[in-house]
Amino acid sequence: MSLDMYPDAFAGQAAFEAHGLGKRYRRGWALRNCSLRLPAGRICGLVGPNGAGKSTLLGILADVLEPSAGTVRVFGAAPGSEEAGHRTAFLSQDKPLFRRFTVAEMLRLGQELNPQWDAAAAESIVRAGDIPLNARIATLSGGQRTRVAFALAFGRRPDLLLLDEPMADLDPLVRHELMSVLMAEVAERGTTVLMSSHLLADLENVCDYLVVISSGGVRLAGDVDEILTAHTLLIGAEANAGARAELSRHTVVESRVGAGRSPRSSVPTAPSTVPGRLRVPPSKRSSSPICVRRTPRP
Ligand SMILES: Nc1ncnc2c1ncn2[C@@H]1O[C@H](COP(=O)(O)OP(=O)(O)OP(=O)(O)O)[C@@H](O)[C@H]1O
Repeated sequence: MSLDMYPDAFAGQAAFEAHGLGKRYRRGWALRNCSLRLPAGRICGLVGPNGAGKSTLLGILADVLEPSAGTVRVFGAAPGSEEAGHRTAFLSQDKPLFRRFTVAEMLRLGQELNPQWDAAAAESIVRAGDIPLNARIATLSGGQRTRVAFALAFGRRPDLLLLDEPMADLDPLVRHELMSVLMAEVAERGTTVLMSSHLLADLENVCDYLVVISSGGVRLAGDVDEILTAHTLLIGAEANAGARAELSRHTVVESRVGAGRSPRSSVPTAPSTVPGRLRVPPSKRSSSPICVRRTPRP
């Protein structure tokens, strides 16, 4: 899905723009000096290892967390403003729902709190999972609760949908179904989606934009096609001098070593976020997966 499909609605617009954004907890910085712009209308995967700062970034955009440094604008407005609040929906990892409410009561609450509520969209997501509307939230399985939380986020008809690990507790069929709902929503309304996930296969199929963060910093951000063209994943045995010399002409984004070996590099981004694989001849193999930014052609 690309911005080209919505030339009039979103041309040139940023869904959000962050400059020098930082969040400091007592133990230290969770997010630091983060500058990032997500064009409107994109489905963006947010990836990185545990503790990288993904939830922190999403929380700041959703106005659940206060940044300690820098600035951020959501569709040009401060995250805490009425304008940004109306246009943003956030599905957090803990999927906060009222346990004593029935599903119908949760949906009614969504309707009362949101002027642009789409009852039909929300109910259809719940019904597709065969969840009785009179069931209490406390009696639902984890996956069923996720579905209800999804319905509440969709029912708001947001322009920016922030999803923190939305698929983690769903079975593959339900993941596929909700991804299809997501894609249909984006196709119909041009909704911008920022979605953190460790399920890279899910992201690979739907995202057209990618942000990789680790240790609180943005390592890589951009159009998936451009990233794939500019990067290669090498996997092989120990590198010899010739291979190392060849690699030195490129920027190594990350390298990892198999069990029992000491790491050659400690930049902890996920290599499979850059899935272009290159087979290297045995003489040039390295001991670790290496993600390489190709040297630009002259
Ligand atoms: N409320 C908090 N108080 C103190 N430290 C926190 C708090 N929330 C997060 N952190 C720390 O901030 C860092 C980033 O956490 P965050 O939850 O943003 O990472 P994440 O990329 O979402 O991780 P995961 O993939 O495990 O969900 C971590 O080191 C975490 O321990």
